Amino acid sequence: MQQLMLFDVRAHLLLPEHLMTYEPGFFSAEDSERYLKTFLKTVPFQQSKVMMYEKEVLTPRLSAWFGDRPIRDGDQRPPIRWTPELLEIKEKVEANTGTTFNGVLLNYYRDGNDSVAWHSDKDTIPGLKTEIASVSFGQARNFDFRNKQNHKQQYSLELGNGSLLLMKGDLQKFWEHRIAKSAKPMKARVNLTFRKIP
Ligand SMILES: O=C(O)CCC(=O)C(=O)O
Ligand SMILES: [Fe+2]
Repeated sequence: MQQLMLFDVRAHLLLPEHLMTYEPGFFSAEDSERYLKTFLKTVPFQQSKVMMYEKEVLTPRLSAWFGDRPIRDGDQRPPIRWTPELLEIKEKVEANTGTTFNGVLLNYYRDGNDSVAWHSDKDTIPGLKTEIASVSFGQARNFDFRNKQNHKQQYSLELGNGSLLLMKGDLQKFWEHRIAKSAKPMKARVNLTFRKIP
């Protein structure tokens, strides 16, 4: 598998800026640790079931959806009410990105065995470019993305503790992303994706 890191000679990350921007250390190490601890203690994380090859399987991670409405039509889980911490984070992310969000999906990866398979995020408002802000706390994990038309065009970006990644433009349309399992020992990570549900 071809896996390219997007670094230039000055060790700066090279990202297609019209598709994503990355800010490491957007939250301080202190704040990040406080948020991670709070979420692990208080969020009612659940392992949801999805249909795969006509079988019901448990997703290899835990998740919880907070916001003003269900994440998608027909989703059985009622949205959980915003907490003070999530509102605090949302405000900071909105000020930085100039975008407003009405929901946030929390994914909890307990260790290197937890993952999310190749997918693109489908909560697109027709005719509008999807903007999703992704905040990570805890264990750094590789975020892989690949071109839907050409899977050899694949890149990887490490999402560190307290980082902010803004996914935008045609990223969801033409690219898929995943968090792969890892054979290395991995501690807990909680990722927040702020979304705008139509
Ligand atoms: O954990 C991550 O960084 C990505 C999560 C993700 O892709 C999703 O929730 O749709
Ligand atoms: Fe996603």
